[in-house]
Amino acid sequence: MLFTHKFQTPFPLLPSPLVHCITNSVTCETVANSVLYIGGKPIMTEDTRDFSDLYEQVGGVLINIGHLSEEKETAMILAIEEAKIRNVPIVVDNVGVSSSRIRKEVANRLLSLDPTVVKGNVSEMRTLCNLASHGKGVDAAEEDQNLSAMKELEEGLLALARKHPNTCFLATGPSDLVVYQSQVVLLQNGIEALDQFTGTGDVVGALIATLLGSGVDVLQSVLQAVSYFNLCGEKALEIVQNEAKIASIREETLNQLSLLKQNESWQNDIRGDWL
Ligand SMILES: Nc1ncnc2c1ncn2[C@@H]1O[C@H](COP(=O)(O)OP(=O)(O)O)[C@@H](O)[C@H]1O
Ligand SMILES: Cc1ncsc1CCOP(=O)(O)O
Ligand SMILES: [Mg+2]
Repeated sequence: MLFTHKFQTPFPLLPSPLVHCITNSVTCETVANSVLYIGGKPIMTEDTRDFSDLYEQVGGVLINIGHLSEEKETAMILAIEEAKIRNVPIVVDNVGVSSSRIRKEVANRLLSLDPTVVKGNVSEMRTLCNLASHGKGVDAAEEDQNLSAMKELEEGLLALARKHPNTCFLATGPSDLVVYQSQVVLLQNGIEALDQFTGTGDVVGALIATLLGSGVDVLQSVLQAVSYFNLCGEKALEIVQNEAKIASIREETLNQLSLLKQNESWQNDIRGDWL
């Protein structure tokens, strides 16, 4: 279903925001390029000695827990503190949180700092809500994606949102659930192939941090970043015309990050609605 709400495109991003990313080394390069492709400037650093100078320029922050270490956790917390001092928006991506106790502890510590956006796939977000989760490693499980599981997740996220009214929650999957204060939105773009190569959730996190960094408001940043990425995937499939060619779809989805925004009415294809 097309949205009844009319979206204004956030592109071109002016001024181009500097996005500080602490992320995982699996998809680090893809994340940096994705920020560039949509018009932001990425910087990847975990050395806390950089931070006080760097944050004079930073517009948005991405904290992705995909590769943890004690040093990294310290850097993540310090980055969030620097950002908070300067009112810089922060995205936390709970990669793999369903799979280890330490990730869950770190995720809860980061959540307690009230980031602007907290995201993960549906299995990861179930873990954050203390619901049973079947996530395996960094991937979501089908059992967590059915209608009753999604309803349960919606309730869980609404409860989290009551405790964290300044945080917008995003659970990605075949449909994407967005909960902000008492508002609930279900987004319906996307193609199955986006679940079959690594880094798709990471890129969505980076796009949200970039839109936030350019001054787009919280809910619009989340709705438009997810939808933009998914529409890039849809366009990629249209071009590749073979859903088994996952690597080609990956490459074309990334191409579309810089191309789709040239169509000034791309946002008219966003599907979903407020629940
Ligand atoms: N089965 C699916 N069908 C359509 N889109 C999907 C599907 N799975 C994931 N996506 C899309 O891929 C992006 C990343 O989501 P997801 O794979 O859940 O995150 P992660 O990579 O963190 O596990 C989101 O934009 C989401 O909408
Ligand atoms: C495979 C893997 N292992 C640690 S981080 C990572 C990448 C996860 O990317 P995404 O959460 O976007 O699927
Ligand atoms: Mg993925």
